Amino acid sequence: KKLPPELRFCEEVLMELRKSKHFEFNGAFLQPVDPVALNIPHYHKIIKKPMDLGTMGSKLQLGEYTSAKDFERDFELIVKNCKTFNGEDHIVYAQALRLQRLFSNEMAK
Ligand SMILES: Cc1ccc(Nc2c(-c3ccc(O)cc3)nc3c(C)cccn23)cc1
Repeated sequence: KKLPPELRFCEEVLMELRKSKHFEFNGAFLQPVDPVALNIPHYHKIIKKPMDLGTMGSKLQLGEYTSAKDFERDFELIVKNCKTFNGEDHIVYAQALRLQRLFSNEMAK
């Protein structure tokens, strides 16, 4: 199913964020946080609305976003969850901030 232009642009932004050339800071956000793998069984007690770049890609393809704003809200959720769970001093939150800067730059193109 063809996406409207606004969401096709979002698809391009997502493709860029997921590129392996950004491996230094996108790795933790490519797929849903795995509480078992990371040994953080309490994760879903703290984070009620998990989000990740993979899920955003699926939602895009399934037509679950109605606008770029909708898409942006889910990205902000990734960063907010990361800050809430990891805290501001954690290296993974620093990675989230680098991802957010890349996101903002790509969305502004
Ligand atoms: C004991 C402990 C403490 C912190 C973490 N954070 C963390 C997260 C994470 C990302 C987003 C998010 O909303 C929550 C957590 N992803 C990782 C990865 C990929 C490697 C190492 C740590 N990571 C893991 C285990």
